[in-house]
Amino acid sequence: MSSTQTTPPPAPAPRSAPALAATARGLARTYGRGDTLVHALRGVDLDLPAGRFTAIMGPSGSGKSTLMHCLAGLDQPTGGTVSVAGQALDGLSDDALTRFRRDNVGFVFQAFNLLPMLSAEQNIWLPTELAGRSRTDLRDRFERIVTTLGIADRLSHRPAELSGGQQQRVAIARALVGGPAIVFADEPTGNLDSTASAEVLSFLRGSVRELGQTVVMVTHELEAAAYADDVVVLADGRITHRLVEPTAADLVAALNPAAA
Ligand SMILES: Nc1ncnc2c1ncn2[C@@H]1O[C@H](COP(=O)(O)OP(=O)(O)OP(=O)(O)O)[C@@H](O)[C@H]1O
Repeated sequence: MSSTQTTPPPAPAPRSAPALAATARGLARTYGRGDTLVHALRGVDLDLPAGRFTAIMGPSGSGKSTLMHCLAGLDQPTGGTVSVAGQALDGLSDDALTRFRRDNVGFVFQAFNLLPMLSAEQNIWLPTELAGRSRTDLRDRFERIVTTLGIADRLSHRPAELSGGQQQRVAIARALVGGPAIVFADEPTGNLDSTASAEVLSFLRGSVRELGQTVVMVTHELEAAAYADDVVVLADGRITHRLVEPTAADLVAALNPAAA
């Protein structure tokens, strides 16, 4: 008599929630008072998963910059909480907040914000130098980033000797070199032509795919948002849509609800 041994089916693997790079709960920000009171954010709840490229979109005045500035610890919310890399930002002193940003957050701005008297390489190292980190530990990452960004042969140039696209690539290298928990990019392609924009957006997306970076980008442009994994749409200080890997049609419908 033969006996058949049956193996019990494997237990389902526990499903762990994705790690969060940043969260906001009940986030509110008003400006002014009385007749001039503006509700820039009216109670925003948001989870930004780590290792994703998220775009924040919405009409002018909808609160995109305010949301990014509150998430990045650059602006003080008037209500609610923000946590970045597991650290609650409310209650941190200005000094502690500055240190926290220096150690955990990278920034890419529309206007590049490079220091004109420093070379590209000096600009890239500046934030990690201010944070007192050793170049030796970061050298491999630095080499990989400047090679990927195609600026390895431009490192001794000053910003004025570089094109807009090259300056933005230097700014991206500066944001990435310390391996921050999150990179905030505020209209990073606003000053670039379409070719340079496509390059910059590809590099930002590549940093997510290849370096596991978390990137959050404010943009007006559908073409730019198409590079993101997720899109958050704001209107009048509230989130109206959270789209995961949206199609172009999903995005257009979310941005123009009346036309959907
Ligand atoms: N420092 C400030 N003082 C007063 N009002 C402000 C301030 N900053 C923003 N606001 C107001 O808050 C609202 C949201 O502004 P915010 O800049 O966040 O919008 P946005 O979506 O980024 O706009 P845009 O796309 O035009 O940059 C607007 O009504 C704006 O006028």
